Amino acid sequence: MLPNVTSDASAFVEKAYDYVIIGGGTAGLALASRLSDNPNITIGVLEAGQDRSDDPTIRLAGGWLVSAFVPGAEFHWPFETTEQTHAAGQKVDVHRGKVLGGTSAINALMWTRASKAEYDALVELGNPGWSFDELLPYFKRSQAHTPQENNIIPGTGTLSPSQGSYGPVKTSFNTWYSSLIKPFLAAAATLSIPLNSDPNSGNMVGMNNVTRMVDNEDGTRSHSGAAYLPRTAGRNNISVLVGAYTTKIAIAKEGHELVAKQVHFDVDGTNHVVRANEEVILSAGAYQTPQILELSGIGKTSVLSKFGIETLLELPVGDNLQEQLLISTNASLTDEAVSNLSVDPFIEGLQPEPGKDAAATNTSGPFISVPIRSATSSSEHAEFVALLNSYLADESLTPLERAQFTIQRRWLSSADSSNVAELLCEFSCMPGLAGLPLADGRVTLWNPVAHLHPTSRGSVHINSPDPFAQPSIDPKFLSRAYDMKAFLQALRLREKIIRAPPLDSMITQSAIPPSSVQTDEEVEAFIKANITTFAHPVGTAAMAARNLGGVVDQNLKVYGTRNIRVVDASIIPLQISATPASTVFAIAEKAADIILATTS
Ligand SMILES: Cc1cc2nc3c(=O)[nH]c(=O)nc-3n(C[C@H](O)[C@H](O)[C@H](O)COP(=O)(O)OP(=O)(O)OC[C@H]3O[C@@H](n4cnc5c(N)ncnc54)[C@H](O)[C@@H]3O)c2cc1C
Repeated sequence: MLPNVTSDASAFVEKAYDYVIIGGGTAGLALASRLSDNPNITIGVLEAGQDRSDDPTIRLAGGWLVSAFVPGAEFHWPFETTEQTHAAGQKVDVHRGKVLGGTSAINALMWTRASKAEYDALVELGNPGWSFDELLPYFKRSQAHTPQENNIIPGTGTLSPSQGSYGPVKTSFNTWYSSLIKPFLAAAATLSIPLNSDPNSGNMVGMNNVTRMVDNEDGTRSHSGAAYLPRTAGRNNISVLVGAYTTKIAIAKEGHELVAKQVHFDVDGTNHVVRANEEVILSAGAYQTPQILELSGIGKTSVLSKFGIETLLELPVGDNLQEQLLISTNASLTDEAVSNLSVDPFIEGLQPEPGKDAAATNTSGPFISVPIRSATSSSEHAEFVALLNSYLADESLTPLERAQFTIQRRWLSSADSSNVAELLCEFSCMPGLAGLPLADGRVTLWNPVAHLHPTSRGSVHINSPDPFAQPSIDPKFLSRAYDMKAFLQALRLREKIIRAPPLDSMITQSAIPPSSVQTDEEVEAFIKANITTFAHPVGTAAMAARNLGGVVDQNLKVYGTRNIRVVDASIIPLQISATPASTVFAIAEKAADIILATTS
């Protein structure tokens, strides 16, 4: 068990805490750990999941395919969306981590950072202090990277100035690469896609090798519990209660402000109450932070009144949900290519080194991330601009949407912002999925494809006054035509890569989507029927100016409250072109400095 973790609720509530953090996940534990550096303040964390840091499924990075997806696994919240009317009525699985470490304990380990323009946009949305340059020290403070020359993307053997070397989260590169990677990169190079050896520098575009949250000393996952709790060993000012499900924050009105006094939580059917002397901080993730705010009376009256909840504070909690779409593609290989494949030694059944499970920790290989302008003809590009212009002409847009689309149009059009990627074609080295047989025996090249900056805006809201009921999650996938058009371009990009030399000579045909899917109409029908999520929801308690529709200010304080903050992926107001965990850690690191500056 990790230090300062307890399952004794009675002992936990005997004390009051200066700071009560709801959610011992990615952000929650990083924040708690940093706050505990001040010995004069006390921190109590409520986490619904258990400490399973010793379970191989959590400890060994390759376990995520079980912990995140296997039905009935105790490590995730088995959430699904509402029926997605623009995606063939599907309900899409949108699981989240329910375990100490949260989603960082079950995710796919990729540690990527978006481009400078995307963090600078945070300032434009009303958040001074959040530019790329101002966030960079926090990115670095969270990370200890082990560079490794790996012969995939040259130039990765030394630590770049944009990577951290002494932080709690250990990052490294894969220990095994498929022999298909080099032909894949060579094919992408024929499309003038540049190599990018330092995607953390504020430019994500090109072919970049993905860093993983893996400690390459022992092949273990560096999730927020394993990374941030050991540094609290021996401290008595921090306590993390597991198995504790928060049901409500008790909030009082004092003058014009709301003040959080206590947090109610459930352990095995018994209600408990813990007192917060200074602040209550929500770190329950992009789906459950809004749920808890709404259950506590902060949100939209149009939602709360349906369930008999008095609105203490009117804020657009739960709106502005932005989620990236992903589809897996597979290409069938020639017999010769199959016979020349290198095979992951773990999959081959070879014994990993004692104490290591190295091959099972391998995650994505290179990302190919490109802006729409570099993947389309000028007339196709003009159609994207026209679509954004038509959205901006819509008077029913919210102020936040208007501000976001203005920024997105600039990214789409301006050469200065050409390093904001929208289309992603990923090469995966995950066990069993890279050049290895699928369930039906076919050996394929596996490339997930994603659209990174959707224009669809959805919501997550309570669906019941029952705190244990799953909130209603509606990302409104593909509800704006731009997103379908962009996804089509992402699939076309992948098609161009597999049809380019030298990769083309190794591939017989596309297996998924089948080669019979050719016209735009056929590809669109395929997309609608096969859409899944990249599992990166953001924006549901957006950090933005209040008059734009923000829920929290630049200090992460909920508007209109004296002492309620949000510190997790919910605050990211506009989707980023990266996997979000490293940004969530940077948010937690910065939040710690903001809060510690108010303490003595
Ligand atoms: C399958 C999958 C793969 C992913 N792959 C990647 C990847 O490779 N790279 C990447 O960067 N990102 C990835 N992500 C996304 C990324 O991990 C998350 O966006 C990020 O970790 C979210 O951090 P958070 O702090 O906002 O929330 P979380 O880490 O989810 O923390 C929320 C915590 O709050 C707890 N909680 C919720 N409700 C309550 C309650 N009522 N009471 C008490 N506790 C509660 C939860 O149990 C959880 O521990 C992936 C996500 C998934 C699901």
